[in-house]
Amino acid sequence: MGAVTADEMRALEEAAFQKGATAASLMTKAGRRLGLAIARMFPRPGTAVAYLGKGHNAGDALVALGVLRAAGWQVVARASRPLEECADLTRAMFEALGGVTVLEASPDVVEMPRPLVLLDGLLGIGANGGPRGTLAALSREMNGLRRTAGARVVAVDLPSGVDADTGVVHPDAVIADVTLTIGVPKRGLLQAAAVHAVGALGLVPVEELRVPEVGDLALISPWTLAAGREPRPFDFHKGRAGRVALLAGSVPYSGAAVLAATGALRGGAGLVTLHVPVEAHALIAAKCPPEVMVRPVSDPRDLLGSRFDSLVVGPGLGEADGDTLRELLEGCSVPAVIDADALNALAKCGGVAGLPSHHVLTPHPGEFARLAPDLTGQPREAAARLFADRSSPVLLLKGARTLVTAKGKPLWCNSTGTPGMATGGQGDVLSGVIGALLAGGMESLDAAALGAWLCGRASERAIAAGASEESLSAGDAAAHLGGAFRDWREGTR
Ligand SMILES: NC(=O)C1=CN([C@@H]2O[C@H](COP(=O)(O)OP(=O)(O)OC[C@H]3O[C@@H](n4cnc5c(N)ncnc54)[C@H](O)[C@@H]3O)[C@@H](O)[C@H]2O)[C@@H](O)CC1
Ligand SMILES: [K+]
Repeated sequence: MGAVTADEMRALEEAAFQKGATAASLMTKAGRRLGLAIARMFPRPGTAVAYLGKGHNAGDALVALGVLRAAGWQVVARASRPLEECADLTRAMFEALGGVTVLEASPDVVEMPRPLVLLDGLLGIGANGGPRGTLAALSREMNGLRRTAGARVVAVDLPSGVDADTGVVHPDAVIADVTLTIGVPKRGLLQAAAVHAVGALGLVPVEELRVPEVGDLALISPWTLAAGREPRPFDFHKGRAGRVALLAGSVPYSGAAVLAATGALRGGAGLVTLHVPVEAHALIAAKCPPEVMVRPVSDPRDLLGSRFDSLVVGPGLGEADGDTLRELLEGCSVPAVIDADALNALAKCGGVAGLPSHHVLTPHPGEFARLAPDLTGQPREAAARLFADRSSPVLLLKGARTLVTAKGKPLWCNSTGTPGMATGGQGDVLSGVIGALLAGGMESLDAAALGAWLCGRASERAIAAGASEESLSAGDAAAHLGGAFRDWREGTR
């Protein structure tokens, strides 16, 4: 399912009305699912404060508030104007809810049960520019509580003040930790300029509001990408799960190899063989989980004689010879994930454009700049598209909103993740996870997209389970990949 503009969203809504839906039925469904999604996000009930504008965006927030209250949350509201002046349906939702206090002043948060969640229902797709008047004051209040009182902000449909079409972030926009967008992602939410205000993205599915085509821009979510949702057949065996071979590690970077191998294990590989330089063998073998087979290798091309279903090359490899790696990758008939030092080595000798199309490149922005120096200065999305147009392999460009694309394919934007992932080793785990998905037979673009989603989700789960953005390590994230797989299958994130 692709992303839409505000006008296209209104047209979808209109089409749903033609088929018999009502504004009330859509709001009830959207608001209920929004409330359930928020309840799932936090390990225990706390306090939810709904910030209400006068349109239907506030109506969604009110329905969600009812769900949270039923789940044991304390709920209150803040309103930009008397409720009698709101849209009829929004006022009706408020009355149906009953018994919700509308605070006259900024909430006194000291005695409120935590977590403290602020629901941004100020403006949705009916916004005309950034918040003005009382809405601007309420937006500043939310941002202040987020900055200084540990409040988490969940934006309903879009953060108020982020342009639904362009992603321009107006002064006084709400800065959200999570945006739960209704029915179909709005194009502006997927723009790099909006990432800091949008935060993690979730899609609230509404069956009546769907677009049939993926289009040129799409969100990676269980509702938009079919791959990986089927359960394994009961008679599955490790041969079908697949063999992952990794070429990784060096004496100074032994941990990267271990994390990549762990990612492959936790990503579902049947067998994981880690090939390491001879001089690093004893060191890495001592650190690896017992399930991983660690083998010394003196020439990367020796791998071409072994049997594997996917290859991961690069994590912690250190200085590598690009020509040798190219021979390995050009001769490799199964898909390979090319990461880190392997990308740097290839960048120095002829680049990666001509490598087979089943391979996946996973650069971070620095590695990407070395692969495509001429695209420096281009907006991220444009650079990713231009690079994919002139290269064969799938591209996964890491960042707060990881992008996945390939020649002639949509630009897929990841919806999961947390600023806690800004720590060494996360990319190593990701390369192993993608390797495992490839070994299980998944298409390369799907494997890259799902891998990014799973690793972001695993980190979110690690934080929900007790880590913080500061304390999260790549190893913590890897330990939560199981829950991430479940969320993908069940569509619960
Ligand atoms: N489109 C759909 O199919 C559905 C939409 N729903 C919700 O409805 C929302 C859209 O509702 P509305 O069209 O009522 O619009 P909004 O809720 O975005 O509110 C628009 C109102 O805010 C005021 N306003 C606009 N810009 C302003 C600004 N910059 N500063 C201060 N006030 C401003 C206007 O007077 C207008 O009445 C969506 O975002 C979504 O949350 C859902 O209920 C489910 C279905
Ligand atoms: K909003």
